[in-house]
Amino acid sequence: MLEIENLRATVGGKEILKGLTLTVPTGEVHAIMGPNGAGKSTLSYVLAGRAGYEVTGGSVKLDGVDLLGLEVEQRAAAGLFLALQYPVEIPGVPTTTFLRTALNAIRKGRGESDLDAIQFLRLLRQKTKALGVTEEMLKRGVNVGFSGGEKKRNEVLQMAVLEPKLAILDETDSGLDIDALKIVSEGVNALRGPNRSMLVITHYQRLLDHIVPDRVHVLAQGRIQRSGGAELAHELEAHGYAEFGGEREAAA
Ligand SMILES: Nc1ncnc2c1ncn2[C@@H]1O[C@H](COP(=O)(O)OP(=O)(O)OP(=O)(O)O)[C@@H](O)[C@H]1O
Repeated sequence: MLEIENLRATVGGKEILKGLTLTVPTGEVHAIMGPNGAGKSTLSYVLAGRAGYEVTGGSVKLDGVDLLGLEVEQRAAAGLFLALQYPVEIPGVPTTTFLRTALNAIRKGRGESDLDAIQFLRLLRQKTKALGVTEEMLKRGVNVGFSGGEKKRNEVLQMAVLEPKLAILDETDSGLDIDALKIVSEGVNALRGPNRSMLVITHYQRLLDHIVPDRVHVLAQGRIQRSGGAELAHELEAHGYAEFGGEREAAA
């Protein structure tokens, strides 16, 4: 279970998260929606421990473990995974090598032995099939020359390989065509399960038609302003964020 209480964080000296409280029970998928600049990506970076994001108050626990007291690698070993809004290219590091190294680092943290190249390739073949990631792509440097949609599929592949306890998907739907959206959503849905929580950050109801969330939260002005069931996403699509001080109101 992810328990965030009264979280405050600054970026570049500016307070972005202003007392954010959110609980995601194990086994549930929660969506976070909100206007541009509300702090959604900031929340995901703060949870992942990205440098430059300073926590000034509050607490974050994953299954009772204080995440904020851990280094980035320790957070990953504790079961946290972040699918980036803008996946980075890593020239010279083949995707296969990257994934195997990441998985073995996490297995080590769990006290499990390394997978050798053959065991890993067997696992990878199972995981890649459904996501439409080809063998040729796996040989390339991580995300090098991948289209926007291929990068997002590669993020979901990483999640499938690492099998995290908590997966945060930051706008994984952006840049996907209709077919890729289905492939990615099916990949994500296949990973839903009683031992895993997911936090899905999105601007669009269309993703939530495929990945139906247990709860939807509105993040605006650095806090969760409202929570509801899957129907809240439809309401937001119809009315926007004006009541939360969002862009439509600002533009009025
Ligand atoms: N390094 C930084 N220095 C100063 N301000 C920053 C920095 N990084 C982010 N911000 C500001 O923090 C605020 C929140 O940004 P964030 O990316 O978390 O919003 P978001 O809700 O994910 O937005 P979007 O929906 O547009 O992706 C924005 O006003 C942004 O300009």
